[in-house]
Amino acid sequence: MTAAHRFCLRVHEALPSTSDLVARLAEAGEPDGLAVLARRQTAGRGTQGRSWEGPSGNLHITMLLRPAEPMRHAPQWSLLAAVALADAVAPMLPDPSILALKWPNDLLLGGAKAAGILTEASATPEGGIAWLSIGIGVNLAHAPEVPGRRTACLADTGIAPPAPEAFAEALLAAIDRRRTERALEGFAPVRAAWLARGPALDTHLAIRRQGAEIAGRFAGLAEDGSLLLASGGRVHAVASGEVA
Ligand SMILES: Nc1ncnc2c1ncn2[C@@H]1O[C@H](COP(=O)(O)OP(=O)(O)OP(=O)(O)O)[C@@H](O)[C@H]1O
Ligand SMILES: O=C(O)CCCC[C@@H]1SC[C@@H]2NC(=O)N[C@@H]21
Repeated sequence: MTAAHRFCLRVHEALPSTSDLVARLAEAGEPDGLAVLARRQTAGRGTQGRSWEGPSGNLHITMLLRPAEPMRHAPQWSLLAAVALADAVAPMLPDPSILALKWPNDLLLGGAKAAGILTEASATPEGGIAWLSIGIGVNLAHAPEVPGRRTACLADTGIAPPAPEAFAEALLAAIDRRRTERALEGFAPVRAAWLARGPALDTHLAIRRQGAEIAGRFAGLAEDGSLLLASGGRVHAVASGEVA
C-alpha cells in the first residue's frame, strides 16, 4: 500500500542536483509541496560545500516548502526532516537499534553515515522564510567509498533495498505526518523523537563552527533545536555547526 502524502513528486532520470533545480523553481515562484527526485545525480552537493555521490539505486530528493514562519525556525525543519527520515527507515531494518541521528541531521547505521540532509532557505525582506528546500540523500543500494569516512547503506543490513521511488513515497508520508504534528503540537514531539535517536546524554562532542571547535558534553536540545553542550560549568546553546 502506498502511504498518502500531499507532495507532488516529479521524477528525473538524471540531474546535476535536485537541490539546484528546486532552488531555481522556488525563485521562479513554484508553490509549496513540490518534490523532485533524480534517479542519479551527477553534481550532488553536501553540507559545507562538500560533494555528494549519487549513484543510481540510491535516493536523491529535494522538497520545496513555504512555511509562513520566521527564518530562525529553519533549523527546526532540518531536525523534522531527520526525524521523518528515521521514521521511514527504522521499520525496514532487521535491527532498528543500529539507527542513530547525528546532530543536526545525519542518519547513521551502526555508526556509519547512510544519509545526509541539506537544508537551504531564502529570506523575505522582513526576515521570514520565502522558501525552504530540504534535500535528502539516502544510501539505499550503495554506500559510496569516501576516504577517511565510514559509510553505510540499507542493503548492508541484509534487506533487499527499497526502490528509490517506493522509499520516496514512505519518506514524503513521514514528512507530511511530522509537519501536521508540528502544526498541531509545536516542535516538542520532533525534539523528543530526535533525542530518542540522538547521542546519549553526557557523550563528549566536538562541534565545528566557522573554523572554530567547541567541545563539551551533550546536554540535550534546546526548545528551538539548538544543541546544548556543557563545558566549563556552563551550558552553551549551539544553533549551527556540525559534529566533528
Ligand atoms: N552518498 C554518500 N554517503 C555518505 N557520505 C558521502 C556520500 N557522498 C559523499 N559523502 C561524503 O561524506 C562526507 C560527509 O560525511 P560527514 O558529515 O560524516 O563528514 P565530516 O566528519 O563532517 O567531514 P570531514 O571529512 O570534513 O571531517 C563528505 O566528505 C561527503 O563528501
Ligand atoms: O552533506 C550532507 O550530509 C548532505 C547531503 C545531501 C545530499 C542530497 S541528495 C538530494 C539533494 N541534492 C543535492 O545536491 N544534495 C541533496
